[in-house]
Amino acid sequence: MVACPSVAQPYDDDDEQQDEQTATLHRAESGRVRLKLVVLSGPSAGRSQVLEPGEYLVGKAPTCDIVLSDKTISRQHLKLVVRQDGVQAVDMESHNGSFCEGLRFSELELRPGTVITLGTTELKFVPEDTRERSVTLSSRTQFGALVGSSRKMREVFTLLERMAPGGSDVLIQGETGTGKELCAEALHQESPRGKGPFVIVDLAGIAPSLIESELFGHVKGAFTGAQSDRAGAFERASGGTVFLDEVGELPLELQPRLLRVLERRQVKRVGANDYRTVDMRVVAATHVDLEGAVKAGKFRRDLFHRLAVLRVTLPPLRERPDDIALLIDTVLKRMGRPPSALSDQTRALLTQYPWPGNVRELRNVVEQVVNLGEEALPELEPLPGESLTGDAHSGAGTPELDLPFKEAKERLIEGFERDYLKGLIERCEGNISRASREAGIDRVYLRKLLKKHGLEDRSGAREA
Ligand SMILES: Nc1ncnc2c1ncn2[C@@H]1O[C@H](COP(=O)(O)OP(=O)(O)OP(=O)(O)O)[C@@H](O)[C@H]1O
Repeated sequence: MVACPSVAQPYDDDDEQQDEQTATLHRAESGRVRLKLVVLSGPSAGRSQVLEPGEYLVGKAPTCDIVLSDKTISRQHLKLVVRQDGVQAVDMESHNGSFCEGLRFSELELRPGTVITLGTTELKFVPEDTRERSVTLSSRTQFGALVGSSRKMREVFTLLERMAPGGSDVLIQGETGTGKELCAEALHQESPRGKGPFVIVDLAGIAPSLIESELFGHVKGAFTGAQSDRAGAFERASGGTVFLDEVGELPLELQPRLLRVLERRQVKRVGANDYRTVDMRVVAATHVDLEGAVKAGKFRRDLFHRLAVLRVTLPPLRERPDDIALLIDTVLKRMGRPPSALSDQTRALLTQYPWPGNVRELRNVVEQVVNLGEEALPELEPLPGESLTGDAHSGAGTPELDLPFKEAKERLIEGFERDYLKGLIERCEGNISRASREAGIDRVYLRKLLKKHGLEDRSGAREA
């Protein structure tokens, strides 16, 4: 066996003479570090896999435990033997060999930091970050007007409790209808600024030409129609909070100005020469993946990082079905109706549905049923392939058990995507913007998916 040259050998305890005057140095037990495999280069770059004790076959055959789609790798190229005290890599007599630091090896003891090369793929073994990340659960089931008793919502409440008193800006992420606006309002109310103004700017709802003046204000005569000086949202929110809804819609050319507001708390009204200092907290929200928007060049990286210092993500309702009963009661209460206003049968149906439009959709359905009677309950078929237990449904969602795992999984996902998109596009009458909002996925990505499944033309999908 070869030891990888880059890696220091473990410290040898036996050589150390115990000296009474020397305090014992407690080192981490050698080899107890759990490793994670990260694919650094090659067609599968970016993938990672935590290595639990056991054996892993690595290769391009779909039956391998770690499948690498690299043509220069053998079908069964390498075996990883993961023990409590270390990881051993064994070459499976591969065609092109396995290498570490340019040396071909047949067996190699891996250490944290070791990089091995199989074909054109480089694999790095890094220590897994096993720090305890679990958030203590808040005991509350309500934060402002946001309610929830599920574990996921109580984790969110813990974060909100910590974030509210400070003055730092916050980014709220979540699919449409998950309560981002309620969350922003609650953060405001529970902060020392709670008595100040709460100014909402919905960036998706304002014509792009008006956003600049809405946010930063203008001076008289700055443009046609500017008949007097006007303070923008940041100035109007003095002593309070500005809620920037759909911040991902902020035009690229205005993004440096928002960055300046966040960093220096300064705004310049349109047509003015001087900056004014503003005193407000910014809470921004987005239903799109802003990191994706950064990669697509639509959102500035520096602005994203500045906004994302404090982040909270509201979980979709399908991930917390145990909140549905409480939410139904909350909606009924807000309508001035008792819990008995809905039958057990209807409640049971509402609890089974995955709610792609989240709490907003649930609220609408409850209001509809209470106002129009239970016969007005719309068809609430569980979405294909998306039951609350995560099991696949029949039809396109039935796994083909005779196929290799990877292939069966891919087919299942393809079927789910097709069924989901068909239903979504029908429900949104071909309106892509609405569909992207309802599904909580980026418009560009939605278009790509529709194209992939040949649904773009058939559905008559169109922009709003
Ligand atoms: N956890 C919750 N508790 C009580 N009501 C909620 C909750 N989440 C959402 N709602 C209700 O659902 C509706 C939608 O909420 P809200 O407007 O805050 O969602 P949003 O995430 O901002 O949606 P969008 O992205 O479409 O703007 C509102 O009527 C809100 O009162």
